[in-house]
Amino acid sequence: MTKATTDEEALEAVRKRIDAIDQELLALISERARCAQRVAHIKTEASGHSVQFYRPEREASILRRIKESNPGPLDGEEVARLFREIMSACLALERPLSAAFLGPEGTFTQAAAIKHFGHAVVTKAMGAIDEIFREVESGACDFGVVPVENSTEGVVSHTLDLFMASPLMITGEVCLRIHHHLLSHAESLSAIRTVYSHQQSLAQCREWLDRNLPTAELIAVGSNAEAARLAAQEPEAAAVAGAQAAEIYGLSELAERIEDEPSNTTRFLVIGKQDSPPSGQDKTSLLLSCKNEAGGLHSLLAPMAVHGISMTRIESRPSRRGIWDYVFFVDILGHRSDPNVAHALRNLDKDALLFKVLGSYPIAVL
Ligand SMILES: O=C(O)C(=O)C[C@]1(C(=O)O)C=C[C@@H](O)C=C1
Repeated sequence: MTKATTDEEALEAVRKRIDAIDQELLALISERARCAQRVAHIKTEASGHSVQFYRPEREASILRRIKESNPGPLDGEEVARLFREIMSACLALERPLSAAFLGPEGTFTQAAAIKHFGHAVVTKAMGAIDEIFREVESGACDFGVVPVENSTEGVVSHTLDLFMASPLMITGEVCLRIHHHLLSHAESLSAIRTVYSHQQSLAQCREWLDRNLPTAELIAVGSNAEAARLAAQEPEAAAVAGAQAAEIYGLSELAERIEDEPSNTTRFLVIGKQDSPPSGQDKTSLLLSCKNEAGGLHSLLAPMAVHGISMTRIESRPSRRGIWDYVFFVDILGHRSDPNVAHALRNLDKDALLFKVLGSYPIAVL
């Protein structure tokens, strides 16, 4: 027998095994989907109209378990992503979810929504961040996804400001690695006269743009996807945007990964009418203000230290209400129902001029 024949036979044997495994997987996935249908039935019987099909804490603990018990050779993130999609499809059988995002189609916010909920979520493009809040408040969408901070450019202050007046709660967080590309119909960099992008993305690629397109006019627009749409109409224009926008608007990548900071990451928040029950590894976001006096903030935050709570972020914003100069957005580790967190929050509530729990939610798994 020649070597080619034995190789072919070996290949055929492994493929047969793969086919058999796929059939087993299919049978197991179908059985899992039927279990999700039973869960939906039990939930409906138990709670009637106010039933919560989507359970962020359950999803987070399933994904964590999968990552921890993953035997390889597939990477933990990769395996979790597969299970993310299986759960997304199972949930859609119970009831399809809708999520409003900062449009148009192809933005990083849409990518964040899909990363968090999986591809079975029905995404709805909105023109501005405040419209996302309104869409969820009115009940037209179940959830919204809004950008809150970028590792290079800092906080998205407009999002924080909207939390001051909104009754919505934070039910999840998503962290997305952001890779920016220079997208255009032009053949070369020398043809580019104008670059469109969102102001944050222009800032995240400032050094690259200064070095490679020093004479191009940089124009800030509402979103990266809008920039790609405009660049698709002008032969001498380019957009700084993600790969999804290139696909949607039919542009080529003239230069890839042009962000100045290779670990450039944006954190998004998922907003809804309720926050999440405890998942075992949670965060709580707070809105606080204190008396404008020496040591005011220090004594306001003292209960955190007393109860051994880690603060992962603090951001200040002008209050816009006159009586408080500043409000503080604070993230802490733990769920608001954990005994030490609950204790600290009771003390904070007594001492703060303004105290609002924006929500407790699972720490991002993916
Ligand atoms: O456990 C539940 O409550 C389910 O609805 C099942 C399931 C799943 O597929 O595992 C689906 C949707 C929920 O968001 C969480 C988990």
